[in-house]
Amino acid sequence: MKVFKFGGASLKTPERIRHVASIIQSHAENNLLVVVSAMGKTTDLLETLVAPAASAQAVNTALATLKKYHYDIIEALFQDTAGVYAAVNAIVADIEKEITLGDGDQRYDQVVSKGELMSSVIVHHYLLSQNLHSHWLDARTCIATDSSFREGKVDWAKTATNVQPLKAVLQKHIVITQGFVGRTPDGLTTTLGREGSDYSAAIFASSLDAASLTIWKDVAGVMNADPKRFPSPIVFEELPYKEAAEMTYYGANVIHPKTIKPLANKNIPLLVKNFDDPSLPGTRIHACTVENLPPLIVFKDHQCLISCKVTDYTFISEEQLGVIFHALSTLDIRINLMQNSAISFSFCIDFRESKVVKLIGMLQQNFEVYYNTGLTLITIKNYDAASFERYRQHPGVMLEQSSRSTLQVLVK
Ligand SMILES: Nc1ncnc2c1ncn2[C@@H]1O[C@H](COP(=O)(O)OP(=O)(O)O)[C@@H](O)[C@H]1O
Ligand SMILES: N[C@@H](CC(=O)OP(=O)(O)O)C(=O)O
Repeated sequence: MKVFKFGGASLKTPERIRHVASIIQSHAENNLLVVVSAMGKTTDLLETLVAPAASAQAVNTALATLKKYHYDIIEALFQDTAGVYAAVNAIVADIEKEITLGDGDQRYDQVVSKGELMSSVIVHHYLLSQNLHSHWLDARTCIATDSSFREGKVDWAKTATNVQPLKAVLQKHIVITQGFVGRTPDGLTTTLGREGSDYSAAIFASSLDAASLTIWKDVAGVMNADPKRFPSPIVFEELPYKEAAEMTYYGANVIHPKTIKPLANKNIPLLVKNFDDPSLPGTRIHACTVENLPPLIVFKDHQCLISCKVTDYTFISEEQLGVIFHALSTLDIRINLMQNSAISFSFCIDFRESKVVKLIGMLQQNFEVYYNTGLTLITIKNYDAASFERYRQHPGVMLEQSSRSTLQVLVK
């Protein structure tokens, strides 16, 4: 069996959904499980519903936009709309109820997960209307997680057991399910982290021992730089798992960072294919060796630089580093770059406001704390002389570090 994943960009208009259906149809003879993300920017919209400072008016406006967007898609795709409206409206009713219940990360997950549910029921009904044998699956009945809301940690053993009945279903049906979502042991919904649908697809592929996972994107494949920032990057025909994993770690958002490991562990190839032109070869990520890779350039935005300075004229010590790392680990924050001097320790992390505020509060108990936000971390892996010089001279460098193969600069 094979797993396909279509992201929000591939599902944002009725035309694109028709195109998704045609891709699925042309592979229908394979036993196919299809993971879909929320349509277009739906997840961002759902986030505004649960934003801590959202006014009642902002919530109402976002709800109206959410409904209109999905209803317009339904009107454009279906002649017989009764079944799909019933399914989508049931989800809308759940959203309206759940935005009033509980608070914090738990409420976030109950509401923000609904984009994938809406998207998957629309795609499912559309495939049925095209006479395809579609089976809608609630991914939460398969992907078991702990109760870490917004970053559910997968219980792999439970998930492997949960997916077994799907093998029989896949013999006769195309299974349509959601990315991004899981379920706690108490039956609450979790999400796997923003952009986590690639990871969901890898979880299904790994748990079902798929022959391959194909992620359909709006690009020709994995490139040595983001085509939105560079005019003509090189498209890789193939990449070793390790190289792809490192790119995603540094922030290449073409693939979610957790996607590669479960696939590599089972030697399942990951194909990144172009959604607009499926005849293009795309990129095959698998166990291989590629000589002379060009420099890989990765930009990671929304970075925050925090500096902790000792206040009593002692030098920064292992004990003090222990305090800093303990705070980071308590809040489950990953460091993207770090550096120490005689009296201070500086590190760069992703800016997530609620966590950063808590972290600074904890660090201020022991240090003088300085911070900058809105920074970009640029990583050049496999740098050559030209790229090394160019990025070191980038305007606004705040921190710089290089190893034998990788240069990182944090810029304003
Ligand atoms: N190295 C890279 N190679 C290809 N695309 C990249 C790379 N780095 C970043 N991207 C960006 O990733 C985008 C696709 O990912 P994303 O928008 O998350 O897709 P989806 O929503 O379909 O999952 C592309 O449009 C491209 O701008
Ligand atoms: N919809 C979720 C999950 C996801 O992975 O989406 P996409 O495949 O469009 O990046 C998000 O936007 O975070």
